[in-house]
Amino acid sequence: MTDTDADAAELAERVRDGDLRLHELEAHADADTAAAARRRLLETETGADLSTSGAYAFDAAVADSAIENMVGATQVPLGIVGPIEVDGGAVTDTKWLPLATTEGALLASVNRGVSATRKAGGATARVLKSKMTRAPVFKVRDVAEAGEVVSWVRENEAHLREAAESTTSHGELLEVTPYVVGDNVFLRFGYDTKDAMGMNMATIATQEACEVVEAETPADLVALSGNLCTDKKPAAINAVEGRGRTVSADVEIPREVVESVFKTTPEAMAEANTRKNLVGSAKAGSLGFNAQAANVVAAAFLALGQDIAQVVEGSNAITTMDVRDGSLYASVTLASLEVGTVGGGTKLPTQAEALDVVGVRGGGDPAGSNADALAEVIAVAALGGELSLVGALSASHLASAHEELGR
Ligand SMILES: CC(C)(COP(=O)([O-])OP(=O)([O-])OC[C@H]1O[C@@H](n2cnc3c(N)ncnc32)[C@H](O)[C@@H]1OP(=O)([O-])[O-])[C@@H](O)C(=O)NCCC(=O)NCCSC(=O)C[C@@](C)(O)CC(=O)[O-]
Ligand SMILES: NC(=O)C1=CN([C@@H]2O[C@H](COP(=O)(O)OP(=O)(O)OC[C@H]3O[C@@H](n4cnc5c(N)ncnc54)[C@H](OP(=O)(O)O)[C@@H]3O)[C@@H](O)[C@H]2O)C=CC1
Repeated sequence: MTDTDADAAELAERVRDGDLRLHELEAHADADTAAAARRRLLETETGADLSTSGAYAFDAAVADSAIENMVGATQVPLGIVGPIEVDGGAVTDTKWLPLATTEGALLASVNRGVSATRKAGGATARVLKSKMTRAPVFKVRDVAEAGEVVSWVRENEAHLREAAESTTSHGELLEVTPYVVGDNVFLRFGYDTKDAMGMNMATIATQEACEVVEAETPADLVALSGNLCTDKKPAAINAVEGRGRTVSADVEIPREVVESVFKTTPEAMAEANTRKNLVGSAKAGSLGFNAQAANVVAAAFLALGQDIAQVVEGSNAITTMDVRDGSLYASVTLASLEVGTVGGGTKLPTQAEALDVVGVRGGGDPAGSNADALAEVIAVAALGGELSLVGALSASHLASAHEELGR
């Protein structure tokens, strides 16, 4: 038995005896030993073998700000799509995009779509808006008082900006939009968070601004997040107003490329897109008017250290396809793609390596340009996924593809 094993065994024993709590082991040992102790305990309690979960390749201490009660690491297969040709606002060269998933056929699909955009001379992508939001809810006496608070906020945005920006050297408060529902006042704060996804930054800054609102108006803060933000829930406000990056990508693919890569025609793909992604989604009451944007966003978020729960709004996308002079025009617009290249999970080792593959790890020059570039690359990959799946549906290849690659 190694010293680490002995220490882990002793820690596990002390937890079992009620001498230590499971979540405070890092105060008594290094992070790897603490995780080993939890695995021991869990293996005894459940009979599960955690040897693979415990075979991770980084120092557990680097995950300290990413997880509590750590026992190991979940290993998800990582693949690559590309090269991706992007004419971007922030991207200036050819890119590769790492994707992590357990869905067979997904990377093949995205890779096929990306290869078609490459054969068409590349896709164009632009970040159209960048704004992370936090919307606290305040309680007031009645609608008259709500009106007073709204007027005060409109006249004192500079005061709120000063308070909010005192907590960050990168964040900038862009706007505060009030919404009133009876005796509830919501203030939707929108920030330019540069290369950070920005949820911690926006939350900390908004707390400071709320203290000013409470000091200067009759409003009482009830909750720092009042759900009008809206974080990690499907919401029309994100689809309409945007959240994080609003990013769009498009391409015009010559008929012969459509026919050789997708084994179908521009007309069949445009029709399938209209009937499926537009009419079908409308009939379903869907917020997503796309085929599989969530697949690309989730796989990119996992690989690149993004907050995976934000796939909810990250996949809020509309896909269009038309025939133009015999070619296929296709676009995808992601209304609320929340991405960062600093902070959060981006500092974990495998995720940082993946960001290096895209060439966007850390702060950009100018600040914000790395996160813009990441958003543009993900948008072009999402466009690839849309093209490939709509192509496969048009050619009746979806079921056979998954029989072959996904089982
Ligand atoms: C599977 C394919 C791509 C085959 O498509 P194919 O046309 O038979 O492939 P191919 O062998 O002719 O190769 C064409 C290109 O595809 C790529 N490619 C091809 N194979 C690979 C591979 N193994 N690994 C990496 N890349 C691959 C590669 O770029 C290749 O070009 P090359 O490099 O050879 O010049 C196609 O049938 C396809 O895309 N099908 C659609 C599958 C799909 O999109 N699945 C996504 C998940 S579906 C889902 O989760 C959501 C859903 C469906 O429920 C949503 C909804 O309701 O719509
Ligand atoms: N608090 C909450 O309510 C929620 C938190 N989260 C979590 O928040 C985390 C992400 O928050 P986020 O604020 O992005 O990250 P961090 O909290 O990790 O903060 C990132 C910090 O990096 C600094 N920074 C350095 N260089 C740059 C640059 N070029 N551009 C921008 N900032 C830079 C900034 O410091 P400075 O501000 O001093 O300039 C910024 O505040 C994730 O872990 C996510 O899971 C998710 C949802 C809700």
